[in-house]
Amino acid sequence: MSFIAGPVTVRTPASSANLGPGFDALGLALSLYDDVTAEVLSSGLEIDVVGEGSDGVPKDETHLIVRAMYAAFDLLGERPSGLRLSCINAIPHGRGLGSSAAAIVAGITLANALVDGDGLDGAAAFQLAADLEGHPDNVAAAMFGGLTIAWLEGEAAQVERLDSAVEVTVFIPSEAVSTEKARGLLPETVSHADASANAGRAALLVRALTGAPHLLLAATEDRLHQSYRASAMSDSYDLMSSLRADGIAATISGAGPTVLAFARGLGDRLPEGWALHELDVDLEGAHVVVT
Ligand SMILES: Nc1ncnc2c1ncn2[C@@H]1O[C@H](COP(=O)(O)OP(=O)(O)O)[C@@H](O)[C@H]1O
Ligand SMILES: N[C@@H](CCOP(=O)(O)O)C(=O)O
Repeated sequence: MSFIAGPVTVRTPASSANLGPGFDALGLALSLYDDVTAEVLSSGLEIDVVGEGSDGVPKDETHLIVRAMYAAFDLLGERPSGLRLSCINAIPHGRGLGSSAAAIVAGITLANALVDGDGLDGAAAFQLAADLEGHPDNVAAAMFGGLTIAWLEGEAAQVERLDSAVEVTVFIPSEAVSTEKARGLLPETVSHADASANAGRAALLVRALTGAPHLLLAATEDRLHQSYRASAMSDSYDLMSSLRADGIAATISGAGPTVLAFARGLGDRLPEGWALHELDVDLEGAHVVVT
């Protein structure tokens, strides 16, 4: 196997998973991006990070993008002799906006782009991303863009992708909550009543997000995860609840603590010290940037 020298740049969107009732299934790609450039070196590993996570992520082979690149190269049969990575990050870490999914998808997409010949096909790339992330919802949206419905057939990750044109505002707290911690707050079992309530709302949500926005408030009701996680993100839970009480469809984004609202013009609801972005749905997903 041989490699092209590069440099190659990949742009990957943020994503909001769950969207209320679609726990571990629904994902929405958002117009906030990380750009990662990679080139092959004769030896060594050089990593430069600007923006989000620049003072926190490791700059060695444990860097998440490098781990994803190596996992893809290993499936393809060979790693390059050396690598240089340059990351320009806009997706905040540990906020429920899919930064880890974006890093994994960027790494796999870069590895494919650096191979001189056939890389992993779409299904294999998605499976690897879902395996590395541990759940398929964010990686589906980051990889394919739009609104994604992901599920598992046994161990095999599957995805159906739809276009969506909803407008979104995200409210991002200054403090992170790791996805691992937020998943640890979930109960082992839930009641049949809660499960069936979520199934109905998740089905409705797919309709609401594809041309029936008047259904969004009802369709974003959740009973499976948000309330269990409230203790780790009480300000977020309160903001979501107050927006919903005012008729604005709002959810905890991913595992939190970001709050996502399907509306614009909400600057007056921004808590002090939080950041706000008004975003669109990204319809492209991760892609090589052609310069
Ligand atoms: N661009 C990146 N480069 C390297 N590591 C990253 C990147 N994005 C995320 N990570 C890793 O993933 C962690 C955040 O993942 P997670 O807790 O799942 O939160 P999020 O909701 O942002 O995905 C970071 O602390 C970091 O270790
Ligand atoms: N379904 C997952 C989604 C996690 O998304 P992230 O953006 O917080 O990584 C969950 O709710 O745990």
